[in-house]
Amino acid sequence: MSSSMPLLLPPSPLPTTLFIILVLPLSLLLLRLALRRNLRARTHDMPPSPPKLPFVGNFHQLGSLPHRSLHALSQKHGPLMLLRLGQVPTLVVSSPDGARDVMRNHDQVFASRPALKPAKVLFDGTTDLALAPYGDSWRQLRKICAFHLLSSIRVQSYRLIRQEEVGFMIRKISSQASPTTSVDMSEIFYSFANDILCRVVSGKFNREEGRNVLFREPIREFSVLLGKFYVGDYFPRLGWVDVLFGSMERAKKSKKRWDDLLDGVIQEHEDRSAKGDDDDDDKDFVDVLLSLREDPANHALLTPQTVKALLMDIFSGGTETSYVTLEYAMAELVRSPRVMAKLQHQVRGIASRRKGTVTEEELDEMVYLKAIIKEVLRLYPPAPLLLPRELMEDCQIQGYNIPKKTRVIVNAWAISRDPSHWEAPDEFKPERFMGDGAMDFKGNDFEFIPFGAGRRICPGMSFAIASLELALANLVYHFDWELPGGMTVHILRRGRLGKVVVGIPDKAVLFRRPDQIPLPAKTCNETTYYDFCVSSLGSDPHSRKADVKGLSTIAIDIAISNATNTSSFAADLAHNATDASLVAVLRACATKYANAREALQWSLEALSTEAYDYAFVHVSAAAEYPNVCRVLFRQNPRLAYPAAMARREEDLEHLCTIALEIISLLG
Ligand code: HEM
Repeated sequence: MSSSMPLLLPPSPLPTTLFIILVLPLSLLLLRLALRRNLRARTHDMPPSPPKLPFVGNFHQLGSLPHRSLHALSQKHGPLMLLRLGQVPTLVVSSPDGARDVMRNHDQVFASRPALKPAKVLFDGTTDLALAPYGDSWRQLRKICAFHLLSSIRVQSYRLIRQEEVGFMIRKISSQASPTTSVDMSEIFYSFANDILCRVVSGKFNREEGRNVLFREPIREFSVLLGKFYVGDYFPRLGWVDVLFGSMERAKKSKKRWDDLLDGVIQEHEDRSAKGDDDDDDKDFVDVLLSLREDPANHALLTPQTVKALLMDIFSGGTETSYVTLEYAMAELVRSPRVMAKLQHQVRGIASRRKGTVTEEELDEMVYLKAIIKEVLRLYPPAPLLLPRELMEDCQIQGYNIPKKTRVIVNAWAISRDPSHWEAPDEFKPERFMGDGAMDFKGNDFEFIPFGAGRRICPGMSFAIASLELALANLVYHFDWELPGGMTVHILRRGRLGKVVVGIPDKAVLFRRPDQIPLPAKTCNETTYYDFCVSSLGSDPHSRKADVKGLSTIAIDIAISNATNTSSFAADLAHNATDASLVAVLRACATKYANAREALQWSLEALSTEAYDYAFVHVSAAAEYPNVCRVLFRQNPRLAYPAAMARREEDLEHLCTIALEIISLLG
């Protein structure tokens, strides 16, 4: 130690004080210069930033529509900008290349979410799925959600629910609209999106119990709370301001409301399961979560708080986004008579009028409808800034150094209106999504990312699209739409930065002209199959004295005996057949006709309680089953479809159509 000391001291003639006076300041100066050079080099590698104000940083540059303000800033400062919002460095990405870097090339390091204040209160310190940091619990929750609720097989299995809810919506509009009144579609669309989710998540939320309505207010409040500005999220030391202004109290109240509702739902499911009342075929998402919780491997993950947080995510993530899309779609269609006429022509042409409704099989052919939904999502992505992300490691993109912990906002709205990628980007032109090579929203075309992309892509995409397509097709199939005299639709959006931001059109109140196909009561005169109707109904002596409801019951009774006989007929054919494939197909046909009979019986029950919408939906379902039999024969070219089966199929379809047309007179 002593031998090294002199090396650190100046050579002997210079006294120590002189060293301190001359050499130390010089060294400090050099060090400062070096640091400044280094800093300049580092900031030089950072994305450009608009000028900031002290303390607030770039906050003052965000208006009430942050996606628009950020878009305007990006046009001046470039597609990658580094803003400082309060004390939070925030990278704003406004180009497809930047989005590709964030959500594909470096997806993993950008896959986390910032810890936001309201989420901490609403989720009670636990993690949900949508706002969870990247990590094991997020991964497992996402797997559970994607597999047990939102996989394409699951989504297909909700078909009947969708069909029923669309039927209900159509009936509701029918009952409210008249040539002289207008209908507030916002409320109707909101209920539609909400009720579908309620039924899928917990079949127990049925309309009769009124549970679905109880959830509407908390869902709305949840979106408002997540969309609010919290001082503490941007100025961590000023978090007390949120307490002072009551924001935290409001979040706590909302949390309590959710707890009361969800605890009740969970308790009911547990009671049902304890009594052994939960049928395996009838399991809803809450049942699934509770049974997964039984597995010791999931104990730590699926705590009661986490289960509730996940349910809150699903309710709120799925409701607002879908209803807003439907609302924008109708608003745009009403504003564009050309597009509306083309869509109605396609939908009405493809959907067989005999069934009185559009079914899911027919949607595949409705390419214009699909293009319209894409175009609506392009112009009005319900989450225009996606959900905020947070960078987990230092990362370099497009030559810029982005430090760890930077918050990241992808401006999907700006990207999907960028004129260098979209011709006439502000115009509503669904045709741009037609034809080979058209873009899709599945996260591969970074010019169009309404559902995000990469690991955090929206898991509810197929769920949402299935409901939207069926709803929109039926809305334009059943009604003609126009605005009350002289009204215009204004399409606005409001929301706040970095949270669940939804678009809310400005009171898009639409007007419906009554459908062109009302049938006069108590007569077959205007049904599609007049002769068949008269001869079938006439075969029942009660028909002479029956009123409209009685006639619909008679039509369904006759359809039931057709379905029952055809089921036995197919079973007999199967019994006598020797070819194994033929036997299998005929047995399947027997089952399908038995299903049809069952659906018709349900429709009778619904009729007896005057639940005409349900009766309608069940008869529509019954009309569908025989198709399956024909398709099975068609899929096996070796097998001939027996002529007697074809005749019976046609009869059943006609009977169902007549029943549907008569039920339409009831509502
Ligand atoms: C038109 C309808 C919808 C749109 C446009 C939409 C859009 C989005 C977007 C942009 C994100 C963030 C993606 C990202 O960070 O890259 C997201 C996340 C999410 N969405 Fe959707 N969504 C829709 C419907 C739904 C539905 C119906 C559900 C559930 C039933 C749902 C559940 C979720 C969940 C749980 C997340 C969080 C995923 C995660 O962080 O891992 N969404 N959605």
